[in-house]
Amino acid sequence: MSVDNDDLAALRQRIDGIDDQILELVSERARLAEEVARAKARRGEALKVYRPEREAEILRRLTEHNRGPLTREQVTVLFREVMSACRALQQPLTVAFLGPQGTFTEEAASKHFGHDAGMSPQATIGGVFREVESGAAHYGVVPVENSSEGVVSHTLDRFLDSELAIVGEVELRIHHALASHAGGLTSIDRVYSHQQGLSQCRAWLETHLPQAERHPVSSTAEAARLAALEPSAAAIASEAAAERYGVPLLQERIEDYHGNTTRFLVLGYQSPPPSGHDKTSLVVSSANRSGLLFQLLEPLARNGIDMTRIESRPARQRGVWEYVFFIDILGHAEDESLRGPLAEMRERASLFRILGSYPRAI
Ligand SMILES: C=C(O[C@@H]1C=C(C(=O)O)C=C[C@H]1O)C(=O)O
Repeated sequence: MSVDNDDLAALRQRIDGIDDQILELVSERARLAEEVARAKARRGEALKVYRPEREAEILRRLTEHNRGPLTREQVTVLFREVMSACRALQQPLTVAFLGPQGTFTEEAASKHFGHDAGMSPQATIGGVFREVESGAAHYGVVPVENSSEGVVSHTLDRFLDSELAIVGEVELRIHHALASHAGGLTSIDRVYSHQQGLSQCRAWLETHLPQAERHPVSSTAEAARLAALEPSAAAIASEAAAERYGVPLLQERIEDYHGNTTRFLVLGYQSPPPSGHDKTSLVVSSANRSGLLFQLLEPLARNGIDMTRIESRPARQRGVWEYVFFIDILGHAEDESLRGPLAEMRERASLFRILGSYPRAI
């Protein structure tokens, strides 16, 4: 054996030793998680196996302690999977998501809950809400806004007649690929995608596929499924969806904006306590008079509360030209700094509901 091979063998032996130690430690961690489950059951908290604030706290601490060479993202992925496995020992969770399999929402759900959660694809956003409302799923994941295309209004509207709370948020970088059996761009006569996918690649399509018809369909995964059946069609979808349906990639990363990110909400029946880095989502409305919005928001401005988003939507059942406002602010509703301003807002509003306080996306 050469000297090089000796070196390699010695290094691999050390890696084997470390893997044995990691296994030992991970097993010990899993046994402790089982003990936590028993402690929760004794305190009557058996239903709250998943604790978003605790998981967020663990991930924040570990990413702060991380000295490399692994990146923050890699450390987060590793430990999310460790926690996913530990959680599944306590109770297997079912997570409904906007399907079918291969959607970006599935990717977001797996990113958040890890691969040891049972994933239940639903055909519509309403279907995800219904699965959680009926108890068929413990949690749900739906898209709520995209950095270049704005709000997913159906998700916001659905909160107006649901008791569900927001228990978490997930941010996912969205990379779109063009997939087709056509062999080249010039043979493509139609492009399938979700409306959001078509919009997020609008400039690219105008430059590279001006001749092709755009066909919005129910999801990017459905687009990949259709493109698998029609040789002159293409799909704008994730690489994972293209692979799942066996459609070759013609071009990767065709999104118009480099930082293209979608934010998803985790739905459930739970109010996570403060984690230290939280966000609160509200829906508010008031009689339609001048200065309405200013009056509703004034307590936030006066107290220096950061507002990260505001959307207005028609109030529907409340009357024509009446609006409700969906507002996200930094902090937890139980934080001392938020209690006063929120109470003032509540007094000024005819509709005031906290949709949830939850750990900010990691
Ligand atoms: C172990 C617990 O239960 C779950 C699993 C966690 C983990 O593996 O660290 C953390 C939070 C919970 O989602 C806990 O609540 O501490």
